[in-house]
Amino acid sequence: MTAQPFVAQWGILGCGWISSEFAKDISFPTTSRGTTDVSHAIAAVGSRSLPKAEEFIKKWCPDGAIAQKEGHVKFAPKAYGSYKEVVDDPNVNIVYVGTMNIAHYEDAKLALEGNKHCLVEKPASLNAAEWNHLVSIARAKKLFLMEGVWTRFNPMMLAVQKAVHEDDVIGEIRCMYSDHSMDVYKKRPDTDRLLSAELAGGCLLDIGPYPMVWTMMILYRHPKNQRTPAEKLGSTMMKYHTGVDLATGFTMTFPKLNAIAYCTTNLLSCVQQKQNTRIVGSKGEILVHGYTSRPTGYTIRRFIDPESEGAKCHPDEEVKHDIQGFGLYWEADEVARCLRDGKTECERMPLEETTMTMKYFDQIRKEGGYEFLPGLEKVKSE
Ligand SMILES: NC(=O)C1=CN([C@@H]2O[C@H](COP(=O)(O)OP(=O)(O)OC[C@H]3O[C@@H](n4cnc5c(N)ncnc54)[C@H](OP(=O)(O)O)[C@@H]3O)[C@@H](O)[C@H]2O)C=CC1
Ligand SMILES: O=C1OC[C@@H](O)[C@H](O)[C@H]1O
Repeated sequence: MTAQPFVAQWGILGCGWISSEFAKDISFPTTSRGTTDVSHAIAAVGSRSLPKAEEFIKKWCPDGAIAQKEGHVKFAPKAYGSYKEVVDDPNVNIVYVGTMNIAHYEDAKLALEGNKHCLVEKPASLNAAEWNHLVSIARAKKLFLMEGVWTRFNPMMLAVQKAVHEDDVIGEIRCMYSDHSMDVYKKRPDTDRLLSAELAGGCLLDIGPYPMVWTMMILYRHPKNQRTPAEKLGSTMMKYHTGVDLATGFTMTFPKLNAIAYCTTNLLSCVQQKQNTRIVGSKGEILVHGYTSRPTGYTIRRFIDPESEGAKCHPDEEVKHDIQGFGLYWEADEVARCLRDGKTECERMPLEETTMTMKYFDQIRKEGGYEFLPGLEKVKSE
């Protein structure tokens, strides 16, 4: 007889786009990605409007997620017209916060104060102080908390990390370039969540987490760096007339590696499908393809004579990986394993790394003169 998987019983807050991707992703058969130990159910879905939550379930998960379809649990998803009712639903043991960036702190706090574990979409909060407060609640209550930087769980990210850290594919790391940009400028209204100051828009907090995650995974987590924070963080920011950042660049240095990361994000240029992240070493380089957030392959380029300047290269080696659906299930599976094992944080996305990156974002905003509108930050950073 096969062992029953552990089932994460999700309560989803917010019925927007990413929540729909999450609901669809956790409805795929787990075995299609080789997962047999954990599974997922949707216990409740909440919106600020009940008809919206009802419509969401009808459209994306009428029979629940995969654990419900496979009969591992018996309850059906319930729709609620408030987030609080989702948190209070006894079938919910983990809350997914899929709401706007400005609402992450309050919605994650609602979940934790209601004694529910919590996965909160990136960016974890508006600033480091809000995040630190969430961490203190989670620690006091011994609840699981994680920022949903899903790229950390993508198999292509893990393959590139292994190639650089363990397999010595490109030799000593020298530098990396990573970009995540979108062509939103003059194509969306100023009220759009990316352009609106009322919604704390801008590229840094919304898509900046992706160049940042590549830097954290490849340089910060490099074994020779010994988890030493970046020595220097430099930045440049260009603002939009609404007050949000339209383009931001930042650099981070890692002296133990003698390596530097050049990160860029803007709302001026379209999503780059090829070579959005380039990692250069002494023996070759790796070019990552697909969205920076959702890598679907990479090219390995090895130098024929690494000792000579402007080295010629062997023919490119390509690695490709088709993704079923959007790909949020790898992160969801890891969260389920943490819950099953009684862990309150995930080693691959620890609370401390979110604290560190939120502090970097605070510093970059300060240097760029981007202040959120009064009242948006519920806890203020020093
Ligand atoms: N991991 C990833 O790849 C991605 C992550 N994201 C993250 O997910 C979050 C949501 O993004 P996305 O789904 O694109 O956004 P949407 O606009 O599609 O949905 C956001 C939802 O937030 C809820 N909400 C809560 N408070 C407010 C408010 N004051 N004003 C408006 N809506 C509010 C609404 O839910 P309701 O009306 O039902 O209450 C709304 O549907 C963001 O934090 C973003 O950073 C986004 C895209 C990709
Ligand atoms: O995380 C994200 O990635 C995809 C973008 O469309 C979105 O704005 C952002 O939040």
